[in-house]
Amino acid sequence: MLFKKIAIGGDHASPEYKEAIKKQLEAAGCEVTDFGTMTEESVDYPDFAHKVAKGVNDGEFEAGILICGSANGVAMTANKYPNVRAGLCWNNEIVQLVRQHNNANVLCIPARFTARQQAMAMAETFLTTEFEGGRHETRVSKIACS
Ligand SMILES: O=C(CO)[C@H](O)[C@H](O)[C@H](O)COP(=O)(O)O
Repeated sequence: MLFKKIAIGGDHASPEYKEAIKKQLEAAGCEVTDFGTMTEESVDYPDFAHKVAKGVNDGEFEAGILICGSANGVAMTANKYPNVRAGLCWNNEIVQLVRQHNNANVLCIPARFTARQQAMAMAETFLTTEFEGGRHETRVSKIACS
């Protein structure tokens, strides 16, 4: 794994996927901090997305994984942080590209549109794919609003 200290979180659509991904990453030697939610009781996704995104933004974690129904809400929330590049991905090829070309440090997974095994594969891909740099570095440097 390129990243070892991981933050994970999501809303009521996420517990099953979070638990599976957490076990998978811990077995691979990662340190995973789960910011919840832990049950399927309805909650508000920003409350959990902020915790993960702030931790990545502030350098407490090397990467984050956020999960909600469509992943749009957690992605919108996470991308409010200047040091976060959160990508909404629904297959492995897009995960590879969000790392290779966008140097994403937060992966957003749509739990209601992705099978659990696929989500686990995406998490693995996210944490093992290098950023390509070069022309992509120039582009990533322009993302921030002046
Ligand atoms: O997808 C989401 C936000 O982008 C959330 O996970 C919710 O599932 C979505 O907002 C629907 O809300 P509900 O209370 O789960 O019906």
